[in-house]
Amino acid sequence: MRNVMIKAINLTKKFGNFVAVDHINFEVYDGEIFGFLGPNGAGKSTTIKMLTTVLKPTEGTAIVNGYDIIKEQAKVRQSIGVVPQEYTADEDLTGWENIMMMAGLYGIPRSVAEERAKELLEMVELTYAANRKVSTYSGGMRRRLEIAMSLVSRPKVLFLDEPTIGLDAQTRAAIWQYIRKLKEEYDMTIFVTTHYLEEADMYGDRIAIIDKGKILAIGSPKELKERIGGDVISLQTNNDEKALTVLSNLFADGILEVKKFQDGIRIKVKNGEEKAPTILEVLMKNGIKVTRMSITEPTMDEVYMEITGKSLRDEEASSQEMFAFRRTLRRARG
Ligand SMILES: Nc1ncnc2c1ncn2[C@@H]1O[C@H](COP(=O)(O)OP(=O)(O)OP(=O)(O)O)[C@@H](O)[C@H]1O
Repeated sequence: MRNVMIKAINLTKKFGNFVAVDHINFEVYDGEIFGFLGPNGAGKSTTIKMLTTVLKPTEGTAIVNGYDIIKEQAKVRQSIGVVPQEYTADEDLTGWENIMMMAGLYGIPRSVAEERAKELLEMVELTYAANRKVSTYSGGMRRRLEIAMSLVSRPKVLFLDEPTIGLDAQTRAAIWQYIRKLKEEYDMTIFVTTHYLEEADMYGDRIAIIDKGKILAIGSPKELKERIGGDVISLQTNNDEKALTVLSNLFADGILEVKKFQDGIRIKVKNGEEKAPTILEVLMKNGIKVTRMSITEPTMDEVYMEITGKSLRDEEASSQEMFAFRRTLRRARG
């Protein structure tokens, strides 16, 4: 059995009447990267703030590294590292001085701190800029420094709140490389929030999908994708309503489900390439023109869409509620 490093038990946070985090339960195991994936406002930061004892839960609790976040705050704090969303490094100090200052806060003796600062700066490849003021650092360099700062106390569990937000694609990939390196070299447990689907998919050992304060699914990227159970054919037509009715009455082997979304129709099938011609033919016969079609193997996008009924990308762009409903197709022959 793997050790449980974080266990949330009905963890809840209300701001007035508004429930930002709503009775969530999950476990994070020793040595894994646990991705907390959700749109802006889902409750990710509030969860991290409770787990790291910055905010007190309204209800429920969590155990972090064996300590209760309400009853044993000091012990929790001593055993974790935190990289919050907002920059925390002091701009007027150098990278080296920032790490040493952090070591001072933890009461680490100077000689030990110096050794660690050297090692950590090497790890995040900032040795060359150790004596430069942080005000001269790029966004990516600051993030790397802050990761190094959070590690000076040799925490067993590291919390990172959107560590790649606002960084360019190349820097984001580099930050994730450091996160993976930490997991492997320091054998740490890492809890990381993100609203980037690809990042959760590529780097998370397990992912929790959170929306409106509730956890909707938990599993490895592979497990979550397997839930989809087949390929997805996405269609846009000149008459989606009619197409939906036609497809819902189509009795065909291998068609698992037909749903209408804001951006068209999605058909879940066992074998997309095989089924697509039949679907096109039936629609054409009914006078419906297909304006766009794609066949995709399940991606995290599909998983997110399936679980939440909306696209994470669309959600960023539009607040319009998605119109989605579901029809189960009966199978028949003939
Ligand atoms: N101190 C507060 N008072 C009132 N409402 C708050 C407070 N902090 C957060 N909220 C609300 O709680 C909800 C969840 O916020 P939270 O910051 O946890 O979301 P998030 O998933 O981390 O998103 P983001 O990445 O945008 O920070 C939001 O609707 C937010 O407006």
